[in-house]
Amino acid sequence: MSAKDHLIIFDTTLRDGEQSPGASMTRDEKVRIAKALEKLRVDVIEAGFPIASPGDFEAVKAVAEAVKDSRVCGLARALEADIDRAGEALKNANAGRIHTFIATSPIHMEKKLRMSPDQVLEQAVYAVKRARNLTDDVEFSPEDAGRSEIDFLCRILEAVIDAGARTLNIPDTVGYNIPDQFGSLIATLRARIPNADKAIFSVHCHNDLGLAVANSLAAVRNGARQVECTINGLGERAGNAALEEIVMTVRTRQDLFDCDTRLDTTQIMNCSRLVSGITGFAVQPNKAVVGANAFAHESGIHQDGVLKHRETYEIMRAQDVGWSENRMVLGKHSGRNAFRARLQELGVVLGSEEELNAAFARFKDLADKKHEIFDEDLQALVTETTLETANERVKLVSMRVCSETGETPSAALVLALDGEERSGTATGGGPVDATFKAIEGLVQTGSTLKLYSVNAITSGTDAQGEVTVRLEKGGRIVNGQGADTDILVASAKAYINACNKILHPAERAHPQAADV
Ligand SMILES: CC(=O)SCCNC(=O)CCNC(=O)[C@H](O)C(C)(C)COP(=O)(O)OP(=O)(O)OC[C@H]1O[C@@H](n2cnc3c(N)ncnc32)[C@H](O)[C@@H]1OP(=O)(O)O
Ligand SMILES: CC(C)C(=O)C(=O)O
Repeated sequence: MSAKDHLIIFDTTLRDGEQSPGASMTRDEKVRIAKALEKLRVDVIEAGFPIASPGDFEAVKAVAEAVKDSRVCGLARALEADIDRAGEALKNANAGRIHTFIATSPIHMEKKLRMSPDQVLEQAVYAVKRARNLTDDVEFSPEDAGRSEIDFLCRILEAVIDAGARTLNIPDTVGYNIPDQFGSLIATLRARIPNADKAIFSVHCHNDLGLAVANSLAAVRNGARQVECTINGLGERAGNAALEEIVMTVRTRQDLFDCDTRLDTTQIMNCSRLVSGITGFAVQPNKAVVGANAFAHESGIHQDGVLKHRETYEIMRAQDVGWSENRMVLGKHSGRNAFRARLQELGVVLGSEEELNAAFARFKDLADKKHEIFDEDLQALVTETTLETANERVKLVSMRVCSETGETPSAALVLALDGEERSGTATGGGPVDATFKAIEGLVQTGSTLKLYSVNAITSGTDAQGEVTVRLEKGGRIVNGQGADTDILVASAKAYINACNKILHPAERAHPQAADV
């Protein structure tokens, strides 16, 4: 079997990524990201556009000095001043590259540059030669190649190879191409340019139609050996091809590609979080590879499949891209198998199938009220199930609490006392006070409230409130707990839980000890 070709990963997060409105980075931030990209083992880091500003010049210079294992590149228009500035910024680089470009599409040449094709060709050749005086590693891009005429593209690319360009980067600057078309463009250029074998073909695709990754991969399947991409797909307008998607597609579908990258993919999440943190551009949860849900399973059928054999619903391992592991998210679509598995992971043993079913029913009720059920929710839910199945004499049937500005709060509750439903009402200093008085009026434990505390079990306004109530009677102290998304219901449950303990003295005869 022949060895695979090396697919060069050229990361342009610090240059094209920075062109996203609002994503501009300081010199030190660029150095931090560059160090993370070096650890990811990207081949080339495009650190900026040195002529753009003194700050960007300093940033490219600092990255060139800090990075040793990746090549550092600076962008330059096909102008003497730009090229010289890029050369200056890169002069201390261990390995540097000047990337020069000029637009080749009719619309750009005529309307933007106001130059004829011959003038553009001449300028491109001049720029490449000037850059070659400063470094051996020169890349040339015919900007807007995706809308350029093929004959002119062939002509200008042949000329810049002769002038010394060793990487020819074909940009779909405005994301106009579709995969078949872009793949054929690369194949045609490689076939038609007589000296094509002296250069590496590269691609740089934008995501205006959501096709940047697909177009880049089509190009790779047609002989491109460098892909320009960015972490999290950051970049001008709708962004660039996402590095993580390119790299993981090639790695996962080795059956379709005759090349591979040298990246340490376990560093992908680290880079993704760093770029997102520094730019403030959040990663959408359903983003491929790096989104929070990329390795999360919520629905019962999928969870069951993954628990039985991971590959039923996963084509990559979460750990291979830097997640600690895949995730089973418990929610309203989850099934018993995932529920049981999570309880086992939490070390919770439910005595019987009946207890499991009771806990599962509670879980589904809770899942209808809450988007995501966290481990803490489960702990609370199981505690309640265990308490409930322990032969309780008092149970909450329903409750209604009124609290209105200027009115005395009141509570009306229905409880089952030894199986018989009874209702009672009370008013109080607040809705919780009214609730407790209504319960006490019905149960008549004769105890005194010693402590009341509420905790949010998880974050968010739909979090469950967990209430602890401490009652004292005749020197004996008991603690009751209750949890619910409604803190008044949680309070009632906690009070009733404490009442049940008070009503079972034989089981809990430890005067003065808090019975939790
Ligand atoms: C497709 C891409 O992503 S390309 C990279 C885009 N990135 C950026 O533009 C970010 C950095 N840019 C900048 O800071 C500024 O635009 C600068 C410093 C480069 C230039 O600033 P200014 O000199 O004020 O020019 P301005 O931006 O207004 O206009 C661009 C000029 O460059 C010319 N130009 C554009 N591309 C090229 C090129 N590749 N080669 C030569 N000239 C070019 C334009 O025709 C225009 O010339 P004109 O002033 O004679 O009309
Ligand atoms: C400079 C070039 C490669 C570019 O960013 C583009 O064409 O999108």
